[in-house]
Amino acid sequence: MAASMLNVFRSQFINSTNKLTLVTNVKRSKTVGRCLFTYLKGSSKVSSNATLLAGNIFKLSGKHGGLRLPSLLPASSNLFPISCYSTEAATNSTEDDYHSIIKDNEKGKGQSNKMEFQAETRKLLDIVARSLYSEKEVFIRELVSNASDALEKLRYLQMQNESGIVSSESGDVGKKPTSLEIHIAVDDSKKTFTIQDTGIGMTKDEIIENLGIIAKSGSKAFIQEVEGKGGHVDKNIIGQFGVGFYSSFMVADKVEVFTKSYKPNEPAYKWQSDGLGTYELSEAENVQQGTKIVMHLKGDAYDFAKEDVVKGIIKKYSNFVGVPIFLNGHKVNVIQALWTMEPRDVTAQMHEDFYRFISNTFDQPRFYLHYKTDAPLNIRALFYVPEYKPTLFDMSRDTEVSLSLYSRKVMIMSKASNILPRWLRFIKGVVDSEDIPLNLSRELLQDSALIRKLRWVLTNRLIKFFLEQAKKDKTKYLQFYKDYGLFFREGIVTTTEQDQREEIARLLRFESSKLAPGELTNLDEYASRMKAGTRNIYYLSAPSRHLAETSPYMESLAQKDVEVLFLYENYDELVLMNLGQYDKKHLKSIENDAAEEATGTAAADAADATTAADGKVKESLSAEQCDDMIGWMQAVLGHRVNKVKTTKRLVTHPCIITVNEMGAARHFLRTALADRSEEEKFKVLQPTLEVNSSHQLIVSLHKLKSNDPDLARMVTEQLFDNAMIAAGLLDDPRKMLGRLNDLMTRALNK
Ligand SMILES: Nc1ncnc2c1ncn2[C@@H]1O[C@H](COP(=O)(O)OP(=O)(O)OP(=O)(O)O)[C@@H](O)[C@H]1O
Repeated sequence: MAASMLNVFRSQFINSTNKLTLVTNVKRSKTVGRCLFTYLKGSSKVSSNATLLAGNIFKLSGKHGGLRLPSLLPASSNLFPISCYSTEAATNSTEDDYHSIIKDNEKGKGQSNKMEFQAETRKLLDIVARSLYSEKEVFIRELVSNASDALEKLRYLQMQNESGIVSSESGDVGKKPTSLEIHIAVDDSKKTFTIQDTGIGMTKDEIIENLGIIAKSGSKAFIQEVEGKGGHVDKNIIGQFGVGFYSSFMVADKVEVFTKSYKPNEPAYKWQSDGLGTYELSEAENVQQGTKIVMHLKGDAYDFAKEDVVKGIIKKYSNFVGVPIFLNGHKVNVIQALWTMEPRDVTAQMHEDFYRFISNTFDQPRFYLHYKTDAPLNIRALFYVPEYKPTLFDMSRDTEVSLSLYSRKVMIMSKASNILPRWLRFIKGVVDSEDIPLNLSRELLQDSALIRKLRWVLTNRLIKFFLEQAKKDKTKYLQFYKDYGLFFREGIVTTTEQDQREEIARLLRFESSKLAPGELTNLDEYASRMKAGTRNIYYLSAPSRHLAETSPYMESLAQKDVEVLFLYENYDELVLMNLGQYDKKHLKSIENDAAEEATGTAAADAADATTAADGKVKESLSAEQCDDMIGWMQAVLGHRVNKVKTTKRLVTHPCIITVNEMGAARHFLRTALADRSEEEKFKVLQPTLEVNSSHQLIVSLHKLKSNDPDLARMVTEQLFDNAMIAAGLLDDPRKMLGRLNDLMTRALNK
């Protein structure tokens, strides 16, 4: 038995049970029996059986027909069922396969008046047709938007009428509600593109006003009029500039418009133009209420008479327009514009389906943000963070974004890369702002103040959202941070405004010397533990917790008893260096702190060293011996050191290297200096070797330099290399293996 298609105009869930009312094109008397529904779930179609209970009420078989319908279909939903096939009524009906209102019997009647476009309109027409839009295909978006506007206006008037508000001059709109539809028909043999709506239509004066004068928006005037009377139109009306209609002349050399106003007793009209300077206007017959536009395509636009091409364009730009769009009799737009709904009406399941649809993936969103605001800009946005871990490909800054920009449900741009900064490229979703004009070109999008403002608002909102998530569910946030935290670091480095950089920095997490291994903290928590009067947030870059804790730099800070954040990734050090400060506190590497404080004299260090650290008296070099030792070491190390000096801050370590801006030096060594000679590297690094004059090794070395100067030289060089390793400045430790072997041989021979 052949299945026949039923058009589902509206669906409503009854009492949260698995019963559903569907307003279809099935006549009540017809026995429908069992039906097969097809729904869009994510980007895939799902089918389920249903039985007609009474009238238009269907019962879905199985537990909610296997579709989890309560979540798919809120009471206001009218779009999710995309088709409904009757498997038993098929024999009764063939007309159900197809639904179209487009007929070919409209014609002009009576005298036709030739009229001129207004002078400015002639000039502007040329600009619109040639250069306002970067792609020709957008004429479909413009005409669908106009049709949708005409339907929205009618819907508004019908609603007013139902509640008795409508004035008598507005006509009889409430008596028999028209079904609000847009129909498109393409004819490849005649090379025509036709669009018809069941909307408000136009009177003679309105045609002359709206189609005879460019940049005159009847839609804008409609909103102003309603608002002037204290009314309020839903934000669904798209047109505001009065240029969209003329985009039809980009692709057509003849455009015919048949229109009949909703107002009673208004005649129908035919408007026709080649877009070159004049148009003809006459009365017309056989015209249904609404507007029908027939476009005779130009030779280079014949593609727009092909069903597949047009279907792709409708899905691309107008998939979320809130009325059904039929193409050659079949409904093509299927998805509800979730972002325009109230967040509380959108269920997790709906988010999941929508996320899959827009991102073309099969995972789930780990977070979603439904953002609605009217100030400082009108924004309706849905953002999703994927469940999957980003791949190397996702990390690339050239990755295409999955974020689309809409204005009143009509797509302006898919893959809109300027709406969020690059570092937020992992966010998938939709941004809709009625403040953005439909004809915004790619160039404008690059540097318009409006887009900059939108980006700023959205970025701040997303940062705030991540901070909220961190508070709400720490474990979930930490997993997200592990997977996506690299993007935050990029955000700090690539953002120019310090305020925003510091906001992003609030998202960072580190281990700390004051907390147990594995426990992470953030900069705010660190600040809350700072002693009164202190202004530095200290950090240390080290490959692991053990190396951080046993680092000579940690030891050099021990007497100060400060908390140190441990940074295990090289780039974290660069990020904090780049950030410079956080909430008026300096971000400081303890290695740099050591370099700045390394100013004591040999004599003072030597004197103190005898009673240092644990209070025990230790054998230590005298001031004189220190001077002698330093001079000698300096001679041995030659160009490798800028300076050798004593320090009193070390206890267990014999020596330490300090350089200016250690983190930057390490980075420089791995990048710009990578291919340079050793001499050049030392010239740039200018290391200072600080020696612990009470360390046993140094005390013994002092003796050794007189007894066995050769061995003492080897030990000095090894001590220097060891300190360089501890500082992360020795790029290739293999160089010292020969010396180590010699030293071991000597030790064994003793
Ligand atoms: N299908 C239609 N039904 C009724 N009126 C229409 C239709 N198409 C256009 N109009 C009228 O013509 C006017 C001009 O249309 P046009 O597309 O040029 O501009 P707009 O839609 O107002 O603004 P925009 O430039 O933002 O699209 C509309 O504002 C509307 O009043």
